[in-house]
Amino acid sequence: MAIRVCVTGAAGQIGYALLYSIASGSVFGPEQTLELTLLDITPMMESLKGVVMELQDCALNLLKDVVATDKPEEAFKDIDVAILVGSMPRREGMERSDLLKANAKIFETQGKALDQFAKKTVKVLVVGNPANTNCLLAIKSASSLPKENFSCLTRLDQNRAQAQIAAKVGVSNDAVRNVIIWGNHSSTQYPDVAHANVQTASGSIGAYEAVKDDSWIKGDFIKTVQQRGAAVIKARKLSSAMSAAKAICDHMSDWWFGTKEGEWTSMGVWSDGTHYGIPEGIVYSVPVRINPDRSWQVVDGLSVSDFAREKMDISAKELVEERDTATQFLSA
Ligand SMILES: NC(=O)c1ccc[n+]([C@@H]2O[C@H](COP(=O)([O-])OP(=O)(O)OC[C@H]3O[C@@H](n4cnc5c(N)ncnc54)[C@H](O)[C@@H]3O)[C@@H](O)[C@H]2O)c1
Ligand SMILES: O=C(O)CC[C@H](O)C(=O)O
Repeated sequence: MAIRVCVTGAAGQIGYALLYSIASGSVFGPEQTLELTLLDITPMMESLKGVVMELQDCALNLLKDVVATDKPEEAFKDIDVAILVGSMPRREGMERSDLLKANAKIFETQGKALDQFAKKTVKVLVVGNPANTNCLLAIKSASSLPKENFSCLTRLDQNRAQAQIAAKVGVSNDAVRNVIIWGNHSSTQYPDVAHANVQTASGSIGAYEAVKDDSWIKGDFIKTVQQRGAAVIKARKLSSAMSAAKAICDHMSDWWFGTKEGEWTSMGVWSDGTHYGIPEGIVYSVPVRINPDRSWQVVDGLSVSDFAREKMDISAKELVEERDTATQFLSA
């Protein structure tokens, strides 16, 4: 049976880079038929029509239907998956609180519409920035949906970190496993390789041993990953889209099929206050194992050094502040 997948902000750059991969089977598998619902704002409907034409012109076998709409109730009707990309970008002169306010309205509305119209099993991935806090607002606005059905994207940060380590050691990207992203999808995130391993000619070894440059790991590596989004914007004058779309596919595909034996992945999830001293009630990126039935657990029991603790706490503090600002903007 076809699954229903909604992508919001579908007329934007990430949407354009993402839709072919979803519709051609790279995310939900080569046998899974699907119906796409594409949500964007009213002024983008003409442009979205062109995207629909292109999807049709791809002549894909798995894609059974495409609906383009500016109405959340239509876009979220009976959906199995929601990929929430659409959000208000930061404009010149906008304060951080203005951005949180504009997005609070969007994610409150969409959370409520998901609550009302989506399947109760819907899996929701929030991509639009500030992704963690937008995800939190969607969770808060969708009270009949389990909090575990929501996550936000930090897989792009994980992929960036993995690629940096692979390049430094001189191995292929898939030789690097179990990098962790802790915290916010922002420059306070903590990319952590203390538990990562690297497959080398002489077997699997820890990332620190493979890199042989602790000061690089604790300095330039962390900074590069934290600042990578900004570096792409500076160079392209647009934010990352190809790599963001690839990360969305990786995240969703792991959620759909489960993580591999012995591996974990990072995603921003609701914190219940019982893991690694992370405060309750924020959406914080942690390592998770995902089961074939699409449930997931936080990977517990990893050692946390003083160095890591400090960085994890900085990101938690930022998320608590974002939450406290953004929740003021929710309707009573
Ligand atoms: N979490 C991550 O790793 C990550 C990575 C890259 C980009 N992003 C974020 O993803 C978002 C989208 O990036 P982009 O480059 O595609 O931006 P874009 O501006 O090209 O596209 C965004 C689209 O969202 C639409 N939109 C705005 N408000 C909407 C609403 N209420 N409902 C539905 N659609 C709406 C816009 O009309 C536009 O078509 C941005 O917030 C960006 O910062 C996140
Ligand atoms: O706005 C930013 O600094 C980041 C944009 C995007 O989330 C990315 O990580 O590429």
